[in-house]
Amino acid sequence: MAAENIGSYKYNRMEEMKEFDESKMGAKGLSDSGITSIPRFFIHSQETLADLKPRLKPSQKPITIPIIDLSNMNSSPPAHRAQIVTQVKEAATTWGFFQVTNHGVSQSVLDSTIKAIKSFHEKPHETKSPYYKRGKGPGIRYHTNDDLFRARAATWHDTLQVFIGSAPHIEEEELPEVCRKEVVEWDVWARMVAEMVMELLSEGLGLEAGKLKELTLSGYRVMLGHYYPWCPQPDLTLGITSHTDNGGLTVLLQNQVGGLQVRHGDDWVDVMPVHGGLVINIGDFLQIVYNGEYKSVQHRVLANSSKEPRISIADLFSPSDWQASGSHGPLPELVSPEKPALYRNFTHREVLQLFYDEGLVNKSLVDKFKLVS
Ligand SMILES: O=C(O)CCC(=O)C(=O)O
Ligand SMILES: [Fe+2]
Repeated sequence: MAAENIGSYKYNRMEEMKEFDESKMGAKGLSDSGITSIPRFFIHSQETLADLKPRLKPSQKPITIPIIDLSNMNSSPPAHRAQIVTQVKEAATTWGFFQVTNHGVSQSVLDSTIKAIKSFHEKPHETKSPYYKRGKGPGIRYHTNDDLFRARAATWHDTLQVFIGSAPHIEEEELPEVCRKEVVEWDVWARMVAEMVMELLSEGLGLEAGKLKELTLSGYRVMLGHYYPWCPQPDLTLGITSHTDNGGLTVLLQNQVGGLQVRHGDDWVDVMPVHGGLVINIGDFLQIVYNGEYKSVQHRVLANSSKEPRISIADLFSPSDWQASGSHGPLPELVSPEKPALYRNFTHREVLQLFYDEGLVNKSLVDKFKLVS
């Protein structure tokens, strides 16, 4: 009897998910349909849901990730740059996350990028559905949850993914017309910011500023244009489940609707949207390359309880030879008898195996390639 119940539940769940996926309506379509309760495959475990409650007592002062002002980074005396390097190092060591302001990207570029991604998601079904697909590798696609059929529960957001291979530019005409110009422009700006931050991170460890450029860490990029629609039951699901980013560096542009939270000790800390700010975080790959000096930290997004949609654009930067057969591991400059390598070398093939065979959920490269001492 119990087994039958479990069996029929599993069967229905899969059927329901398939039906939802095939409808290509996305989480936004569900939200717009006027439902008052979410489909059960979006409902997370009791354990996950219990962890959504804030642990900070109301009397405690809210804390947030460091905000680093990059103005006059190069025009002021070198001591000013050194100060910025110290702040970046401190933030990447203790938080793995920080926001940068006065990074050289104008407010109008930030605003038009957010607007363009919002417009794509708010286009009618006929415009979006040709892009609704799942798959691997380079390409452009839109869907709800990359790993819908593998995850324990779905999450309340839709994403427009643009994979940009090692090629110097995107196939522009493949992009949805509504955001084509902005996606291409944003790619250039985000890359500029990523390279600037990579220089600061390298300098923080006494490496040459260009060390990671040498590794062409921004040669393989993925842009994730997320849309978190209003959720009628935000206490039962999430926007994105807790994860670490597996690549090198992530540059995240968000609108003013919060929801991103970062793990800090035993707490989940809100990342308050800062006008004109960009969120930067260290991915697993960079933690390994920097031999554990900088941290790749768990983060998640709460389901959106406001009527205003949350828009975020995450650009994930990885090495251009990510696809090649080369082996990766801690930089030799950072390994010494006092600081032995914490991770073993690995190949791209091993990483692919992790993602596509075992699924992305709860898989961290850092744990996988850690050397036991
Ligand atoms: O929407 C956000 O703020 C976070 C997105 C994110 O964590 C990701 O795309 O990896
Ligand atoms: Fe992330």
